[in-house]
Amino acid sequence: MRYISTRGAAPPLDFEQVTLAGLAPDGGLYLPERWPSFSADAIAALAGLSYVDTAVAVMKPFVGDALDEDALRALCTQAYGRFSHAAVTPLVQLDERQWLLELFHGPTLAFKDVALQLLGLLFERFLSNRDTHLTIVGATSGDTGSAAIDAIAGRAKVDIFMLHPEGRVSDVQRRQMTTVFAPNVHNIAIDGSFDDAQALVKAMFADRDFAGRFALSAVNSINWARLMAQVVYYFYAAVRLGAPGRPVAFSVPTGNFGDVFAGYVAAKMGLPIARLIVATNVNDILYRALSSGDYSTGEVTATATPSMDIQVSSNFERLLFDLGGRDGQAMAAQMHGFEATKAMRLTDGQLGGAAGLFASARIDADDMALAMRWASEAAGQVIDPHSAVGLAAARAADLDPAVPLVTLATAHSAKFRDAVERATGNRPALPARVGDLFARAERCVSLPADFGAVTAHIAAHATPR
Ligand SMILES: Cc1ncc(COP(=O)(O)O)c(C=O)c1O
Ligand SMILES: N[C@@H](CCOP(=O)(O)O)C(=O)O
Repeated sequence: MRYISTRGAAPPLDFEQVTLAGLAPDGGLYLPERWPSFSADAIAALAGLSYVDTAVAVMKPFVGDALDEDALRALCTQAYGRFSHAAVTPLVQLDERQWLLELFHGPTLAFKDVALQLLGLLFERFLSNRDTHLTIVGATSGDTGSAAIDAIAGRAKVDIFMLHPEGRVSDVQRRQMTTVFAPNVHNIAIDGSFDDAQALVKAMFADRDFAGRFALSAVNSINWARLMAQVVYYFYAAVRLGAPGRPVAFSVPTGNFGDVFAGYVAAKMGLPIARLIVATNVNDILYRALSSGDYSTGEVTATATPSMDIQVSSNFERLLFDLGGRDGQAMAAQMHGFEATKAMRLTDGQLGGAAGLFASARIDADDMALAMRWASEAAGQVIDPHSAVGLAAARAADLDPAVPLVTLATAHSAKFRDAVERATGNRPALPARVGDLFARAERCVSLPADFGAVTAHIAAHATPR
């Protein structure tokens, strides 16, 4: 399998290269040059398989000959062996047609672990035969950072520099990052928003001298391997609910559009997905884009769902590229226009193409709290605010009642204890597996959201390639 850039001007890469790469040198995002296709029989054959075996079957076409099947299985077994639930991503029934897909049983209590536990092992494996030292630069609104740090801490030949918006992540999220004292882990709190942090990371990749000198790599969902690993749980859940014989719909709390793009990939591979509901909070650029074609940024509002307080959704570019006929030149022009004006209109082809599969909903704080209370009172489930945004959108959706509707539960409620307590009156306890988080010392530097300041800090602490 070869990977091409959404902006058409970067050389194609194989799976190993794309895993180590990050952003393409033309500023685009990599994706497979064609979607693998699973027949109804191939999907039916996934019934009854373990999570690891499903992962191997679904990811094999993307990995190609970068790893043989036994090696891929060994990495998946190791990655998913760290999850606290035997099913890895269990389904929990809420009522006669609604389900939660619990994606938070990994070491840092959020769906990011599903991909990042595997990505950490892929980095280690691919670096073992190379004479290269990687410098990972990442931006986080809380969950990617903690999951990536857990996956990378202590590994050889790699440093990680993680930028988070100071004061805009929960206490648990911050401590999951800043209490890790492995020498290859570097936390930077920036004076700005997640969008500012993400823009700094993209600017570092765009600086070809800096990117080359430190062999920059990515753990954000700009890294294709992140999305590939997330495709697996759409198959795993849908097959358990009757696919390929019965279509299934998913509601996805969305920020950077990575998780829901993985659902789109599953649909392109042949999984019968009736609908993908893109659930946003009041930072609703994706809702506006999908409902009216208006992709224009505004001020970011801080909410009880900080991981979705995003305006510029990286992976939306992948969708627009695919829906727009995979024209790299046109995509580059559209994105350069957006980068200059912070606004763009989707083409009729992009908007019409999205309408076939996607629906969208904008969920405010009241609807989110209501969904959290409903889950607790009617279904006995304590859910986190992000999952509640997804559930509120699912409950409002106008869909065939015969279609099972799955909300992705993206984080454990204990990561957002204050918001859960405010909505439900109950303060979730921290699971034992996160240990003595509040007794540990923290290590983090604070910097302005300034390219020169951040790159100077990284250059002073990173190992050149
Ligand atoms: C808990 C949680 N829910 C939802 C999201 C949004 O996911 P995505 O950025 O893939 O759209 C995030 C952040 O990525 C998150 O951490
Ligand atoms: N909400 C995210 C933002 C970064 O998203 P990513 O999926 O591109 O890594 C977070 O938890 O940091």
